Parts: sequence; C-alpha cells; structure tokens
Amino acid sequence: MGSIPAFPAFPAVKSSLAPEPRDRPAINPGKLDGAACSGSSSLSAAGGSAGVSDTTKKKIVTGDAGYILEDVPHFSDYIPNLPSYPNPLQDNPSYSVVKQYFVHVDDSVPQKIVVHKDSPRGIHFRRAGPRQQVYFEADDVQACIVTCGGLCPGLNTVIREIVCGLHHMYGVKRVLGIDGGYRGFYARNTIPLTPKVVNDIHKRGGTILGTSRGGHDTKKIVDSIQDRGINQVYIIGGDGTQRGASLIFEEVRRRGLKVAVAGIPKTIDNDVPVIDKSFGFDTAVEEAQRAINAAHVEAESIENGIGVVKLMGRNSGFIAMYATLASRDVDCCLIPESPFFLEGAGGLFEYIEKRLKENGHMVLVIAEGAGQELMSKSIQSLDNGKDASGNKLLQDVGLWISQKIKDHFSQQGKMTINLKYIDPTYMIRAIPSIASDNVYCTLLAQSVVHGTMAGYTGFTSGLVNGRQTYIPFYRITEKQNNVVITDRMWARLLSSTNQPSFWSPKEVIEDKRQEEPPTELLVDQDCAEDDLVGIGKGTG
Ligand SMILES: Nc1ncnc2c1ncn2[C@@H]1O[C@H](COP(=O)(O)OP(=O)(O)OP(=O)(O)O)[C@@H](O)[C@H]1O
Ligand SMILES: O=P(O)(O)OC[C@H]1O[C@](O)(CO)[C@@H](O)[C@@H]1O
Ligand SMILES: [Mg+2]
Repeated sequence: MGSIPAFPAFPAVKSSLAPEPRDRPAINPGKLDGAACSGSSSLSAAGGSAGVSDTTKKKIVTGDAGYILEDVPHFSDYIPNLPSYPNPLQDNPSYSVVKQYFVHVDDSVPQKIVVHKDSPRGIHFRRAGPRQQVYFEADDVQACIVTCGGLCPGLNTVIREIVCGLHHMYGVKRVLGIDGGYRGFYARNTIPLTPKVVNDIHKRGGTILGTSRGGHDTKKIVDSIQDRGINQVYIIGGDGTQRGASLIFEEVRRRGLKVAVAGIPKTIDNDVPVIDKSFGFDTAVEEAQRAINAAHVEAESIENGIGVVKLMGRNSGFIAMYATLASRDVDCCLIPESPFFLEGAGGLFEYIEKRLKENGHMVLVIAEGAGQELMSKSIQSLDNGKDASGNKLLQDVGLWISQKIKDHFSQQGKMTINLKYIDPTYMIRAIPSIASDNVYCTLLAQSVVHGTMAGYTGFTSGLVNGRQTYIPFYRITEKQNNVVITDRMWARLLSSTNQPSFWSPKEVIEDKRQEEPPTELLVDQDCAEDDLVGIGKGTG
C-alpha cells in the first residue's frame, strides 16, 4: 500500500445529497439523456413512436431499422429538477480548440459491426465522452476510488488518471482512496488522493489502494458513502466487483441519493463480456512470452525436454490462447473451455510422444482453470472450497499435469523425458502495465470521469468496437466472456500448434456451452455466422 497516509472518515457532508431513504421513484421514461445535452433524440420505434422501456430497470430505447440503445441510468431518472452547469472543459485551453469536443446526445456505438444488407441495426451503447452540461460543480464533488478482486497490470494507471482527470479537466480537488477493497468503505480509514500523490504510481505494479475479496456489505458501504459525503464512486474490479457495484447503485437509487456509481472493468482473465478486451490483458500476454521463452529454451536444450507453463485464466483461456499464438514455440495449449483427455488414441500423452519423436522437445501452455474436472476425477477427495468472494479455489493444474506426464512416460519405460514446470502467474499479474495498456487505462479513466460528471450512473465504462462507451451494469454481470472453441481464433491456434482438438465434430455440435460469442476485437471479424452453421454460434 506504499507510504500514502491515511486519514479518518470525513464528517458527513449533506449538501450534495437528496433526501434520506425513501421508496424508489419511477424512472422517467421520456428522457434519453437527462438534460445533460442539448437537443432531444429523434429516435422512433419501428412502429412509429419513440419507444423507451419503463417496465424494468433497463433503459431500452428503440429506433428505426431494429436500432436498440441499451442506455445507462441518469440522475434525472430519479431526482427531479436537478440543476446542470456548463462543462468547464469549454474554457480549458487544452481542449477548447478541439472541434466537436463534446459528444453528441445521439451518439451511440453498435455492439455488432459485421452486418448483412438487411440486418437489423441491433444493440448499441451510449458513446462515452464529455457532455456540454455537467451535473456537478467542482467544489461539491467528493469522489472515491476502490479497487477489488485480484491484481491486474494497469490498476495504478486507472487510479492515477481518474484523480488527474477529475482534477485537471473538471477542477475536482477532493478524491479519496478506499483502503483494501469493498470492506475498506466501512472498516478502514480513507486515503487522500491528489495529482501529486498519484504522480508516479503508473510505474508500479499492484494497486496503491490495496484490494481484497469478500467483504461486500451493500448497506454498510452505502451508509459509509453517505456519512463521508461521497457523491462519485469509482469502482475498479472484475465480474464480482461489478456485481457488487450494481448492488451499491441500486441501494443509492433506492435512497434517492445524488451519488454517481461507476465501474471500470478489471480482469486479467479477460472474462468480462461486451468489452473488446480488458486493460492489462496485453501486458499479461507480453509478460507470458518471457515464461514461454524460458520453457522453450529449457526444453530444446535437453533430450526429450518438455516445458510446461501455467498461465492465469480461471474460466477463460484468453491469456493462454493469445500467449500461445504470439509465441509460435508452443506445441499444445490447454484452456478451460476445451476439455481434453490424457490416455489413448487422440489423447494428450499420444500427442506428446509424437512431438518428442518428431522434434525432440515440446512446450505445453496450460491455463489454470483447464482440466479441473479431469483432476477431480483423478484425485477423489478434491474440493478446495471457495475464496472469500465465493470463487471456486483451483488445484494447481500445472503441477498435476506435470506429474501425470512424468508418471506416464516413466511407467511405459520406453522414453526418458526431462520436464520443467514454470508457474509465472503471480509474477505476470504484479508487473506495471505496458505502454499500450497505459494509454487504454487513461482513456477508460477519462471516459468514466466524463460520464459521472455528466450525471450518468449505474454504468461500466468500456471499449466496444474500439470506441469508449457506457454499458449498463446488467450487461457486464449477466454472463462471462469465454473463448469460443468453435470460432476461427481457436481454429487458428489449433493449426498453429498442430495439437489435437480433443473433440469430435459431433461433440462440438452438441456442446450447449458454446452459445455466446466472445467480444469483438479478440475474434476474427471476417468470420460470418453462416460460415459456422452446424457447429454452434459464430462470432459475427
Ligand atoms: N455477487 C456479488 N454481489 C456482491 N458483491 C460481490 C459479488 N461477487 C463478488 N462481490 C464482491 O466483489 C469483490 C471482488 O470480487 P471477486 O473476488 O470475485 O473478484 P472480481 O471482481 O471478480 O475480480 P477477479 O475475478 O478478476 O479477480 C469482493 O469484495 C466481493 O465480495
Ligand atoms: O489467488 P488470488 O489472488 O485470489 O487470485 C487468483 C485468481 O485471480 C485471477 O488472477 C483473476 O483476477 C485469476 O486468474 C486467478 O484464478
Ligand atoms: Mg472474477
């Protein structure tokens, strides 16, 4: 947590708060953008009149030709007659010369960009960016930032850029760090964050705020937000964290508070849906190359050398897949989404033997969540329980598979192998982010700040098809992003490693788990669904 001083909770500041807890007011169905931007939407439903759903908490706006906007909540949905102010950026010399700096009220970003001539326009998300009107005056803002879940390269960059974005773009001086994840809201003192305090933190791995699993108590957290007079809450974390953020937002709205709750998706596993990819992912893939290189050097330097590298990926094998594709030294990549087997024809042992005979060495990359079912069958009493957040704890599949390979070849007695197992997982997670991730983190942080200043709330900021957007929490939390093994990207991997698929085509057709497409930029955008007829849903 470094040497950043902590100080006690602020005394309650009530000025920015709407009245105390009350029943949830009705969502204003007619407003598309609050009063945040001038002009009104010209959208109209296919049936003729504009359509905005108010039957659920979802804000769905429909338009011509199958246009759907999955909009995010705004203060004006539940707090009437809020004043708005001109965006101070218009007087900022750095930005004032930019043509059309402010985002147009009707700008939205399509989720699906590969379309056919007659395709409906489909789902869109609100484009992120500065609005002409804001709903906070700089002196009234008391922001806070919290980081939750596992570490990920780039966390400190996001923290830095939120603090600097608030300060330099909007003149906000009061930003607090919440110490040690969600429980820090009610169990720890806060950490004052200024541009000076965060100046160098992007060069460090980890999070200067600390993080944790478990400890999410919605009521206590919102009580603490109220008591401290916080009115902007920036929540950086993965799928679990965003679920927690959604509950905080619901409680804030139930109490009628003018408190913006915004998420920034963090997941080294890239398991958050909708967004193109998560920050820190490229850093992880880059750093994984060092471990794979080492495994390759070790393996090729000795007769029948086998290098085994375990990479992170609890349920989603993106790091393993991309690290494998990038390296070209990997002979086999095993991920949670693609079951495999060890013995017999078409199994892993047979393939290893073949590669050793052909090449004299081989490199195996395995994601930590791969082969867990196989492992629990082989180790009968295997139940590692759950972590504090309820995530299943995993056995070390790298150790297990290494032992299995050793046992197999020693039992057969026909081949002496030399196996080296490398587990770089926590070393990868703990490094600072590379340059491209730093830029990505900066844009994410600035986007989320623009959104909260403009009065949006209950959203996650994320990149969709290369554009910054505001995504409603429910879209982020309703499912997980997984590698689709019936997609061309996995086919590319199979053809680059030449490993067996461990699947028969019949099993692929019957596999019900492969229903969801992965996010767009990580897949082949030329891949049309028609190409995949009969083998599950494509990526579009
Ligand atoms: N369903 C949920 N409802 C409320 N809070 C949750 C929920 N799931 C997780 N949380 C809280 O979110 C925080 C982080 O969750 P978790 O440990 O699962 O990490 P994560 O955000 O998914 O990140 P990652 O998996 O990438 O490490 C924890 O404090 C946990 O209590
Ligand atoms: O050991 P910890 O810190 O709980 O986290 C391990 C998990 O966190 C992740 O890195 C996700 O953040 C997973 O890949 C991994 O399974
Ligand atoms: Mg998670």
